[in-house]
Amino acid sequence: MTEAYVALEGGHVIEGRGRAPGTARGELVFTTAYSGYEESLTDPSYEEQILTFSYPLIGNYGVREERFESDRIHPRAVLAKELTKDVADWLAGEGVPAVDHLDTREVVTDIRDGGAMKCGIAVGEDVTEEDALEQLEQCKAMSDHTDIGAQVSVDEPVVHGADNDGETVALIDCGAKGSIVDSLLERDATVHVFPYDAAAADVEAVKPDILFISNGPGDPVNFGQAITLVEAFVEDTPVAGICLGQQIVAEALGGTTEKMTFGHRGVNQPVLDLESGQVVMTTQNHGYTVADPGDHLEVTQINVNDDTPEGIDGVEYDVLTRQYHPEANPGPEDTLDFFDDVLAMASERADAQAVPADD
Ligand SMILES: NC(=O)CC[C@H](N)C(=O)O
Repeated sequence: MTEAYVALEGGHVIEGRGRAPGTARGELVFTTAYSGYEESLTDPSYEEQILTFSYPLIGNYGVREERFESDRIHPRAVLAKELTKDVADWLAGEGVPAVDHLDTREVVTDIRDGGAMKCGIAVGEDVTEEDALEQLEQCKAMSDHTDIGAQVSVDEPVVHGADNDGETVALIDCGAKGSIVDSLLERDATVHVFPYDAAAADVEAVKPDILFISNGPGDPVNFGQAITLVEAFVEDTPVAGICLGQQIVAEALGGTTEKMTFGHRGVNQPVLDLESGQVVMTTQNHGYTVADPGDHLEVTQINVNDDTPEGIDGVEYDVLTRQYHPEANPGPEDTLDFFDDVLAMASERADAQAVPADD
């Protein structure tokens, strides 16, 4: 059997069965999602993390590319109670180490008690516990990945749906899931995808009806240019954001963000809308949260489990953001209407600003 060692912050080493060889290090997190492993593994927000699935069997319906959220696997390594051959082969093919036959309840309990933590992994014929500990030693804190956007963003602007008749969206790609682009295209928008560090003049040149900040990995304060773009555009252009996007908008408009103990990752996170009193089930994947929205933003939705902000509106600006993933993939589609609301906000503003024709 292939050796497999998982070294947790503090030096505790867990042994498992090696399913895909290699060494890796990253921030150890868990998701409680019971399906959607292809979408989760290709979600760029998992960059620099090691993903533990708490659901015991991962891979039981195969691996299909049409369910991918990006063109590669983003977690640095994967832990599960049992991985099917399909998933293990996929991980091995992309060079992502994988370990199963370990007690994932123990791993999840450790993360719940100690918080998301540094982790080192070694899998292979001849690896030792020391190899995993050496990886752990070299592991950086998530907030020290100061240019993580460069690892997940497009290098050059890309346009989707150029012939569509709807709103023009400038999507700042901080590690965007493909489903966010698809959700906008399905609603007839033209989507200009910009690099995470795009210059304001380049974004301005496409005359966007809305500035949309995507999801993405790591600490929102490390996305300085996206924060600057929100500051530059918010007076004249509606702004939307998903997950990291909500955090970036808060940082830009006088709010603050903070790291959570172990975050929210799963597909059944309950969210309460404070105005309607309705609770919806949502897909989530985040380790940071808005701590204080500041004076320009108002919290409109909260997490039922811990009261953290899930939805935010602008007080005097046209701003609409969500901490969860309205695009689902994986998970419930209860919140897809976010995209309708965002595009309606953009079109109402565009109508209001249109110069009346002379009669
Ligand atoms: N899915 C996301 O956009 C994650 C946002 C951010 N990286 C966090 O962990 O909170």
